[in-house]
Amino acid sequence: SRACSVSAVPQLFDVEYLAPVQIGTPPQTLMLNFDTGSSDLWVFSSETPLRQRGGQDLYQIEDSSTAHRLGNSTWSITYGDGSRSSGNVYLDSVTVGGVNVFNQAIESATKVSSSFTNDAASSGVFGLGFDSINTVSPVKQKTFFSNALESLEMGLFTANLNKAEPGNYNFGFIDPTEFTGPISFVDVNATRGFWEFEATGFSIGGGGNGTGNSTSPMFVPVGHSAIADTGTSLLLIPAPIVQAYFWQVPGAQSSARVGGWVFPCNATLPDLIMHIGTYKAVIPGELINYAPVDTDSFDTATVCYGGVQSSSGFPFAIYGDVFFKAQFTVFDVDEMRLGFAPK
Ligand SMILES: O=C(CN1CCCCC1)Nc1ccc2c(c1)OCO2
Repeated sequence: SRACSVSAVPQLFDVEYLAPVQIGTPPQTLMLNFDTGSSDLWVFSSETPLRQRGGQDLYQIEDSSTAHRLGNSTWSITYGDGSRSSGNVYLDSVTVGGVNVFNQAIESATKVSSSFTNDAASSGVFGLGFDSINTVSPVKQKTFFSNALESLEMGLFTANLNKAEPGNYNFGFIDPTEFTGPISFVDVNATRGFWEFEATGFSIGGGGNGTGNSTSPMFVPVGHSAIADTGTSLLLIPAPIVQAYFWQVPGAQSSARVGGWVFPCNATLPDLIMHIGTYKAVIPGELINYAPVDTDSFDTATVCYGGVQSSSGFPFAIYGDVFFKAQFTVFDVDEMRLGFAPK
């Protein structure tokens, strides 16, 4: 079929969004982390050491009649959070929402780091970045989207993620019921293999001037490059912006102990508006209350962790799921652009 849609299910605290993928013959359905910030499709499999498994569903290679080993090929990836995985490569049939790619490279994990072992819900990662950063050696492999492109109605996919409830990824079409306003587009620079774009600055929360007539909040021109990364939970942006934001929140502080900005859970958080070209991406304050710091005191938590944190240490900002929960996003490879719309 020329288009498809697949449900994106949020895990606890929306830390990641998993979608079902059919692999092999007969089809084995695995829940994978759809990640526009990487370009490897890798899975826990019958080759993953027993002590590195943690209850994940596995790609049982020997049970698929269409699995073929890609000889002399290996892969190895390290993510921004320091997690890692590596292994062997197979070609097999992959179907997402009814769209099939026959010889899709499936990277089988023979080694995974602890954060993957401890995440029972995710059977692997489904990369949706550019093929140039695929880690298979000696011959780089293509992503599912890249392989499916010629059979799709339109050369694009969209992300429609939600807070604490399922959303969806669509391939090959834009569903106008998933957003409210017009879509604003910005050019993509794929030089580093990411869906990279330029943001022009920010403003903070519909701060009326208290006299009843609301003045439009001041635009601060802190321009920065950014990547659209559905595999990252938070919105990681330049420290001066994060500082300016939390300075508006009584009791907020940057905690070295916790590792980021925290604030009183009962605080009223202002909206954060990221300006991208002429588009104003409003991130409602409630999305910036990410989670209680100490989860085993969840019901009486007093300290909460910011959904917006500093991107210092990275060569670009990382617009993750906190951003996508507020903006319908189009990833358009035909026109090499990203589209954003309110929802
Ligand atoms: O690592 C990732 C995303 N990654 C996607 C695939 C699964 C494992 C996590 N994001 C990330 C990017 C920058 C970071 C960070 C996390 O923690 C601190 O800085």
